[in-house]
Amino acid sequence: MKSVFITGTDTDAGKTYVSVLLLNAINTAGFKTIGFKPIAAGCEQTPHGLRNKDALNLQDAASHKVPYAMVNPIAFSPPIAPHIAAAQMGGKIDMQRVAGALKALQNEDADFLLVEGAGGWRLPTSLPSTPLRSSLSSASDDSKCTQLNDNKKVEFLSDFVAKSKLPVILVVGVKLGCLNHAVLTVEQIKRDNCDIIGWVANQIDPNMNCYAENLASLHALLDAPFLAEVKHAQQGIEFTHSTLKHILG
Ligand SMILES: Nc1ncnc2c1ncn2[C@@H]1O[C@H](COP(=O)(O)OP(=O)(O)OP(=O)(O)O)[C@@H](O)[C@H]1O
Ligand SMILES: C[C@H](N)[C@H](N)CCCCCC(=O)O
Ligand SMILES: [Mg+2]
Repeated sequence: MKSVFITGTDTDAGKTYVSVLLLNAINTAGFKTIGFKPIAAGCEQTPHGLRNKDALNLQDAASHKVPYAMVNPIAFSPPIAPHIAAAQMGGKIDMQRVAGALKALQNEDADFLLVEGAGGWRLPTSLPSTPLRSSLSSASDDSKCTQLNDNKKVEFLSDFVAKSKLPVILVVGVKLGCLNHAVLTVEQIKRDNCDIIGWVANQIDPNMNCYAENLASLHALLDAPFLAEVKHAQQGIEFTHSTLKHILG
């Protein structure tokens, strides 16, 4: 099974919107797909438990059906950074559980597993117990700049992606400010030694000034394959045979 991680230039970049179109396109090409939203903050309480809109949309768009608990193993009610939601519940994000859930889905009888992140590439999953820098006064001491105070590491969802060797698709939410976010994200994905399958330009702002010029700038700036442009309110993506082959590996 081919597994792919979908990241974005930010929260609300359109990861879920594009993921649904991507799953539809891959289903149409005749492949069995699964959607996975390992960590979701912003869930509704239902008689069946917490439910997240992204996870439900991915579950619905996937052609291979698995129970909700497999699609979204870690769910928090408030729509906030997940590690803060976990702390409010008196706990931490259980990344072992996420790893187990990924393995379980990879053992299903399907061809393509789409894993949607939360927020952007550097989503924190666990903080060090003391801040990286506790005060301005320590900023002058260079020896403290590169190491953590108590040797406890900060962890990001990107660490999990790298460890799991998931190749990445970046959804660029095209709006003012996205050039910086897109360049930094591509640079960091590469520094993290992850493969980038490519990027998708997603027109989240239908009224953006100089949209075409910004799109051209993204093409000039991003050292990664361009996969598709999704216009505002676009209802489907048509990939060329070679792009689909590239995505499916
Ligand atoms: N191309 C588009 N056309 C119209 N609306 C869009 C488009 N892309 C995204 N949206 C809308 O923008 C909002 C944010 O998109 P989406 O939920 O996909 O972002 P996300 O990156 O998945 O965010 P999160 O970090 O919460 O997972 C949603 O209401 C979505 O319907
Ligand atoms: C609730 C929201 N829609 C997302 N699912 C979570 C976004 C977390 C962003 C964290 C951050 O980088 O500041
Ligand atoms: Mg989403």
